[in-house]
Amino acid sequence: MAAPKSLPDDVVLVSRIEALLADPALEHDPLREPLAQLLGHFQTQRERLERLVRISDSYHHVAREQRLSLVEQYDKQVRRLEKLVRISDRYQNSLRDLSLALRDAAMRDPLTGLGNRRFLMERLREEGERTQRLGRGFAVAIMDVDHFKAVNDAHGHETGDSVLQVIAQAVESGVRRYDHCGRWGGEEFLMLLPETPLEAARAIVERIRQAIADIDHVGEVRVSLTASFGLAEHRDGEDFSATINRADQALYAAKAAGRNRVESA
Ligand SMILES: Nc1nc2c(ncn2[C@@H]2O[C@H](COP(=O)(O)OP(=O)(O)OP(=O)(O)O)[C@@H](O)[C@H]2O)c(=O)[nH]1
Repeated sequence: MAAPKSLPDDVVLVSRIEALLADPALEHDPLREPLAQLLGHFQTQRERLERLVRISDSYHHVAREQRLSLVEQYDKQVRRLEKLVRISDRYQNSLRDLSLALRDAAMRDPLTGLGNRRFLMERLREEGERTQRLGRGFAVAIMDVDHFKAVNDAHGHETGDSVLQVIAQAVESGVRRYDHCGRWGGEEFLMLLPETPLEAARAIVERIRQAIADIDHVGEVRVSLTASFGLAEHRDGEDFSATINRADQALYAAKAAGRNRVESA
């Protein structure tokens, strides 16, 4: 009988030999014994081969598992690393935000929200250097609230604080976008007006003086406020502190002349 096409040759051969060995007519055939031995030998070899194939299969399986777990471990490490980088980025960002906030706080007057004296000194130094480099001038005005002690005495320190806040708003609203203003100390404010000739500066400062004189209420409290101003335009070759000194002298002159006015020096 022809072997089915799907069976491998050795399977066909084995089954034919087995059929021969099972045939009682060949029981005493001299070839029967060597054939049986050959079949036994062949089957032993085949079992060995199958064992080898199984071992080889399991080896491949283990190798593939190991490869997979290596890839997974690598991915995990990469993910951890990415997480660390994100944390480090966030940490650096918050450090930067914190240092910016600290720097801002160090430059700001907590009562009025305007720049403080340190802020103004930095701007003045910058403007002084720019003036030297580019030959552009600037004007400085120092303002002092008139009889502010009387405001405190009449309405209390808390209302005095509110008055300073309202005055700070008037100063800030009165200067131009590119001017600088801040609290110079106590009830004094400073305005730095870049590239502004004296007469233009006077017009700006006059507007602020008028705005302060127009304040008649701070919260529920009726007030009558005025302020005096000393104005100075930077002179060629002059140190910025000399310009400030002249503005200060002009302020004293304004006070001496009766307050609520702008004087220049
Ligand atoms: N409420 C309050 N008062 C302040 C603050 N800083 C300074 N002052 C007060 O401002 C007043 C300044 O008084 P003086 O230097 O005598 O001057 P003045 O009363 O304004 O009089 P002139 O400057 O001569 O017009 C003092 O009473 C200070 O206590 C502040 O932050 N809040």
